[in-house]
Amino acid sequence: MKILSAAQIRLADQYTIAHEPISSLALMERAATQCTQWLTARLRPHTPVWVFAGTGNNGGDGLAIARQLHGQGYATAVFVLGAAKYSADCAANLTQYEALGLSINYLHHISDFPPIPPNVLVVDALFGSGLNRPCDGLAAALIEHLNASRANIVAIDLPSGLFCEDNSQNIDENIIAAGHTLSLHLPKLALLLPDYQHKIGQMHVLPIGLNEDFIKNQHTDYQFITLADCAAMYRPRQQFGHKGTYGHALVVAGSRGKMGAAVLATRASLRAGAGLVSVLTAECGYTILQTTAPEAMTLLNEGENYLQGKIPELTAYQAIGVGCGIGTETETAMFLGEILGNYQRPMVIDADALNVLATRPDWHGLIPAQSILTPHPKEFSRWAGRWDNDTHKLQLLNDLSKKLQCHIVLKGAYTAIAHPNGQVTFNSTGNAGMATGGSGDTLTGILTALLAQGYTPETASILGVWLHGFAGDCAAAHYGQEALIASDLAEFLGEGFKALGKEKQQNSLL
Ligand SMILES: NC(=O)C1=CN([C@@H]2O[C@H](COP(=O)(O)OP(=O)(O)OC[C@H]3O[C@@H](n4cnc5c(N)ncnc54)[C@H](OP(=O)(O)O)[C@@H]3O)[C@@H](O)[C@H]2O)[C@@H](O)CC1
Ligand SMILES: Nc1ncnc2c1ncn2[C@@H]1O[C@H](COP(=O)(O)OP(=O)(O)O)[C@@H](O)[C@H]1O
Ligand SMILES: [K+]
Repeated sequence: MKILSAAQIRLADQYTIAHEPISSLALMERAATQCTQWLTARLRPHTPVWVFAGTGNNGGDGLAIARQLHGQGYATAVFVLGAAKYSADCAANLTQYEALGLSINYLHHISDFPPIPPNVLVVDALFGSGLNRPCDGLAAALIEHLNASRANIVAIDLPSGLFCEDNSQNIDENIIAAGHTLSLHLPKLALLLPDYQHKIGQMHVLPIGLNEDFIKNQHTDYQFITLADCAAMYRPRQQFGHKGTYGHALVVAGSRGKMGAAVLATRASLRAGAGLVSVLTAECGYTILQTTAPEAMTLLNEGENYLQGKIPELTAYQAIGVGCGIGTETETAMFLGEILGNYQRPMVIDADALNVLATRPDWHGLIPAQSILTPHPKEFSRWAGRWDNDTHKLQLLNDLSKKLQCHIVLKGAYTAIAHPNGQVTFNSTGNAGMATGGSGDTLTGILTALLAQGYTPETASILGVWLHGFAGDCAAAHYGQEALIASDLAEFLGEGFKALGKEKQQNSLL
């Protein structure tokens, strides 16, 4: 799914109106219907709904929602942030609302602001994608007034005051703090970035039927990865496939006290479909790995507590995943350097391997092009330094990806994957239950297995991140987010593959 800019969304709106039998007012009604349905599926029957509307089309959406809710028996009140001019569709919706004999409260001055009882649901329809400057004056005062209340706020399209893309110059207090944001048709870039998550709450994308052909032809550097996207990439097992068909993955992981990282990565590689999995770890891990992952082969290393010394022959492995729990001992760093110097295929580089490499820029040339690097934000900051805001961070992410010609997976909610061609893919799966030690090791195992199976590095990075998050969502549904532990993720990977298979089958012609 594409992530479009505010300008492109406006064009998609216009194109849809011009090329489909739908007026702009009817498109607004369709958007409002989606929002109303989302609200009524969750609202208690007696909850009053107070809609705060602006004078553009976002306000028009709000007025249509108020009318629809009123029609379904909800107690609604409408407050319009006063202005001299209205968009045509906003004005039409004002007229329709008033035609029902309902009154509208106009807010021209701070003294017009109503006290907000805590039991009302506030619908924020002040500004959406048409925001063209940071809020100030009366609008900022109203936003502050609403934020100071204890009422729940649902934002239509965007929390008012938040720009679709670049919020580096924005003012935190002048943005609505919503509990839920109903993004129309497509997610917006700013909704996927961490800086303003306290303003966005939970994001929900509601389809409103914008013209898909037009969207398909729009250029964007940003994608939001969905089940349908991943199903198109997924290659089901072949009937006559054998273990050689699905590649041999090598997991280089573990040290004394961190052998769990090797176990997690190895088990994830096995569950992610590699034909064969070998694990290279310190000697103290030999029995542990043979016991916890008997399907994998364990290679012996001369290091008792951590990896060191001579590296094995690497040509047999279609992919290597290195770094989970290896530590940063000098001997291990040298061992890592040897692996990098003797392996030319794309590999997966995580955790301590990233930490070692962050201090060794002279080795960056040894990283095979198209490799997948998987830093969490702290690890990324060791490479890229500090960033001032999300926009700056995305720039640093792109810069590193281009410089190394590698795929950089910046982990977190809506994990962002920067590709060397300048594209950035945001993940749609996963949950805060995955914020638990070892989740990242599991991802490394998955990515290594996908590379070993012959997926291109770009595809492996996207598919692997999506599968990891999907498994996390299944595990959270089963155990609850708090009780989720990293080893659950591998156990639920099969659900992800099954979902991909089902989706692929539904879209096939046979
Ligand atoms: N596919 C779609 O796109 C669909 C879009 N739809 C909806 O339309 C929304 C976009 O509508 P929109 O373009 O009318 O812009 P909107 O966000 O209402 O604001 C514009 C108004 O705000 C004003 N203004 C701006 N900044 C300001 C500030 N800081 N402080 C004060 N005023 C400020 C600006 O006035 P001016 O700049 O002239 O002063 C103008 O009057 C979109 O988010 C979605 O909800 C759906 O109905 C159907 C499908
Ligand atoms: N709030 C969240 N929402 C979605 N995914 C998350 C969230 N928190 C963590 N994750 C995922 O969990 C994994 C954590 O990785 P990492 O920090 O490397 O863990 P560890 O080093 O303990 O293995 C990442 O893939 C990340 O995207
Ligand atoms: K809004």
